[in-house]
Amino acid sequence: METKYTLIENVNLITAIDSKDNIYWNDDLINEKNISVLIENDKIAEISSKISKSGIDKVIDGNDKLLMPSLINTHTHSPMNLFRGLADDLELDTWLNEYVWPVESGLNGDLCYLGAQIAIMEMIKSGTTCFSDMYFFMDYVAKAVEDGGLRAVLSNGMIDFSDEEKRKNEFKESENLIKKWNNKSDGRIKVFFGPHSPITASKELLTGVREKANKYDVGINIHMNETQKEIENILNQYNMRPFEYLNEIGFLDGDVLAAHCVWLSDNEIDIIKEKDIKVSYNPGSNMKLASGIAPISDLIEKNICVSLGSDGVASNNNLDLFEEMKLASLLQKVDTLNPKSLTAEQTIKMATINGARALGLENEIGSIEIGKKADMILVNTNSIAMSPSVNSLISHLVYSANGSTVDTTICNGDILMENKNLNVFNEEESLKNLNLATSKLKKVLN
Ligand SMILES: C[C@H]1O[C@@H](n2cnc3c(O)ncnc32)[C@H](O)[C@@H]1O
Ligand SMILES: [Zn+2]
Repeated sequence: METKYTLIENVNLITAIDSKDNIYWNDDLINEKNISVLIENDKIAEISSKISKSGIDKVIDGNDKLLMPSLINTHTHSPMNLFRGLADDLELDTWLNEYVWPVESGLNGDLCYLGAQIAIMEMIKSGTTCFSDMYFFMDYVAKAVEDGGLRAVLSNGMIDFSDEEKRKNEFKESENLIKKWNNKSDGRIKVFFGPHSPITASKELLTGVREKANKYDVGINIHMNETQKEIENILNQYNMRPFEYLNEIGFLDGDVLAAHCVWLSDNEIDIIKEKDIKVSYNPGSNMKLASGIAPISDLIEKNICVSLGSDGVASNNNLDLFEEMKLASLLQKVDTLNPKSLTAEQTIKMATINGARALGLENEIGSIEIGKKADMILVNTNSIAMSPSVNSLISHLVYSANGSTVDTTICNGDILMENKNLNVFNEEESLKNLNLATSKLKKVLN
């Protein structure tokens, strides 16, 4: 294979520098002007104030641009892009039982490909190049990721409601997904197990997942402590809170990515800390479903690895992690009545380097450092949202920008969007298909 060189010149660089000491909030966030970054195939080869242009295949002018690591969404359900605006202003239980699950019963692989395809375009346009996904027909989602050029950690959503036949099927699906897709598509795709939650997955399923996650050396993606109702349910069944129950059955380890973690007791926070559980904070979805506010400031104080997720667009209602960063920070400030809670710097680390750590990808992505994969975005600083640029650009990124401020998106060294033009998929055609698909699927609700 011929070597491909891409050079980004004269750019303002903002990136966390991975401190590699497992002190998750200790990384420096550097901000340097007039930097050039050389990409060799899929990796960052050089970062310097001047790099020669000779032999370069593609030069990107970084003037009026800011270069940063692309964002990492650690919790979503990409095919749910079929369901944006399908059921709003409801709490989780009603939303799932009366709307989402009935509509999901009509899904098939092609529809999940389409939903994931649209999610991928939405993510590329808003500066996200890696996402952790839990859904069904994941073989088709994997194909959409392969075709769309993004990086993803995919998990088959495992639900057995204590039914042995269903449990067997879920393990078959998940193991097939691992065998077919883990570490595939130039290493862009990884697979995790995805037990849906301690309510919908039996003890047998959960212990089986722990055993097989160790066997295959893959992580585990699970919804945890999202609503008070869910906690009451587990307390009634096991006389323990959800993290205490999972600890008791030997499920917890540093490879567990726990989405939501809204309602946590002090003892559960101690368990999360002791087991090095990775948390995905989903402020938009937690607000919209009126689930509550996750105690992120307490988790940060205890040096727990907190990353950022959107959840699916049926509960958010978009995949714009710039918007999510703002919600993440503001919600913590209002919860603690402390304006210093979740600062702009901490929020950027949450959406970049901590996202990488949460997915076990900290040696590959999450920061712009030599040897890491070239996953990065250019943000337009000559824009109203990023002005005045003589003030803090870090502040602008979190409190002012949104996904539309992203100009160029690069994943694994490939330019997936340049000057706002998508280089993958056919947006117009997909949106036409989306309307047809959704109108059929939602008929079940009438
Ligand atoms: C994979 C399944 O998970 C469902 N889902 C989507 N969002 C949430 C959430 O916030 N909590 C619990 N379950 C969720 C999705 O519809 C699939 O059925
Ligand atoms: Zn979810």
